Amino acid sequence: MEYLLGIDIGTSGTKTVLFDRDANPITAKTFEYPLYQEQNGWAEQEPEDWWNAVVQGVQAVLQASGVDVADIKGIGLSGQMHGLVMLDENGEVLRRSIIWCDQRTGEEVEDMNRMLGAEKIIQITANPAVTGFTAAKILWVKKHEPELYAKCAHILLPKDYIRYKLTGEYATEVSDASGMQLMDVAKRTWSDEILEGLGIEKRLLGKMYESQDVTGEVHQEAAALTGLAAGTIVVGGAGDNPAAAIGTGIVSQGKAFTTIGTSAVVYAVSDRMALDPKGRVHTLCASVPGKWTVMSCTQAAGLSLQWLRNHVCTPEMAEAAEKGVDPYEIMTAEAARVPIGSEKLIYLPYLMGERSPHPDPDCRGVFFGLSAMHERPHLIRSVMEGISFSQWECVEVFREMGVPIEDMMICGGGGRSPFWRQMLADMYGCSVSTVQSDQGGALGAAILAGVGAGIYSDLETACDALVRKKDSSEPNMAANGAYAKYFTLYKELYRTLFQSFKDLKNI
Ligand SMILES: Nc1ncnc2c1ncn2[C@@H]1O[C@H](COP(=O)(O)OP(=O)(O)O)[C@@H](O)[C@H]1O
Ligand SMILES: O=C(CO)[C@@H](O)[C@H](O)COP(=O)(O)O
Repeated sequence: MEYLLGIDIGTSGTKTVLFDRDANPITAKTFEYPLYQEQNGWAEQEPEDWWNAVVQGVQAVLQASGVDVADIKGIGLSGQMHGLVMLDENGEVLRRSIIWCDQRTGEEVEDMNRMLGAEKIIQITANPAVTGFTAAKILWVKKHEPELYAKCAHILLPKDYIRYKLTGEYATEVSDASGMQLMDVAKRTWSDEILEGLGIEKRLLGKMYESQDVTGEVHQEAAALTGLAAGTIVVGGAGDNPAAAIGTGIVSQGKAFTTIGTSAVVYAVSDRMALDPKGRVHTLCASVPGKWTVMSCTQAAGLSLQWLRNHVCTPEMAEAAEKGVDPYEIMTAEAARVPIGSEKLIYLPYLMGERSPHPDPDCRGVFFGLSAMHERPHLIRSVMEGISFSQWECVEVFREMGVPIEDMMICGGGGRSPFWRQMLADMYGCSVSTVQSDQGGALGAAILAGVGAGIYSDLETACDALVRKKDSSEPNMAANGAYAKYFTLYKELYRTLFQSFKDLKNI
């Protein structure tokens, strides 16, 4: 039997999944790690935590499955996008990674526009300068930690750091690297013009591959540590969203998915490179050769619900966890008891500033309309509705850009909830479907490994054969109308509060 390994370095934890060649998951293990938020709007993680979670995950999967490691034909990596990992000349980590949802780089975004011109940045990188992308983070370290920057010999993305630890190669691939804002996205290569304009040396960056290409082999030291066979191939893999796209079969135009993880993303594949000059959504290389993607990102989606779980629902959640019950199931059941609109309570999900459709590092979360009659279920439902309104607002941008969405799939932790899937179907006004495997990014990474290993001929054929729809939620247009009244107000609230968010920041 042949097997493939998918490793997904998420924000809350790393999931390692062993699949057989028919994409059936054999064993899956997740190991979690902390997020450090030393200042309001900052977010960092320890690259060594990711590596330890990978080592533990691989060891646990190999032990539980008992497979012969020689039968594992390839490894695919998927991971949280945009995070900055800096290594010295010996490959040692220089500082904690500044991750995707960090919002400290407002000034650096202005610097980028001054250094290169906003038009040129859009023309080459396919996106206006964004706080969340890696380029602004690099400039921040250069400005604020110059001694440390001087020691930097390698700049990598989170999953590419794991590649380095497994294979010793400094490499990346187009889907994740296009979220660094250092690429010519149309040509799928590093852009000399952007790098020179920003003063970032090309020698610091990894070698560029397509997602399905073989980038190296597991070396002896990593093999001894993990239990893998030395020589096992590691393919490019993909950012977690482009990898989830493969895992949910989103490989051709017209198909799209919504994922609700720590962040939430709406992601559509396109044959042409569609841009939004206002930067409300991102344009990146897809992990399918010759295709691009339009993708939105709500920074604090599942994170908002997690925040509510940790700080508002605490005693019940601890009790649930002790009984082995998923706390989110208790929360969503409570939310379902409240009518649409949460009895006039609207939540804006800007706990970590926002990217889509408002590229704004300074906005923050809001409960609007809070009344003494509201109870915890209202808070939970309004958080879920606010996150969903944000997805709906992004889908409106996709439609405005002429990006077709004929089929909407769903994945991520939030996608496990039938109640949440129905809410999204009602808002979008189209069906929202799950796929049989809920392994998203890990499955996509494993399929990419299968193409690299020659087990599958190409991604489209592999997805046609391996990815199957499971449950579909059909839209209820009466519910759509009821949500629409709140949605109009939800959209107005950002505009109304825009200046107040800036004033709050400046106190
Ligand atoms: N059963 C559930 N119902 C609703 N939401 C859930 C459920 N399980 C997880 N979630 C949400 O999904 C988030 C985690 O999603 P996941 O895709 O595992 O995260 P990541 O890839 O960002 O680490 C949680 O923060 C929570 O908000
Ligand atoms: O920044 C983005 C996409 O642009 C995020 O989607 C990250 O890629 C992290 O994702 P999750 O941990 O929420 O899956």
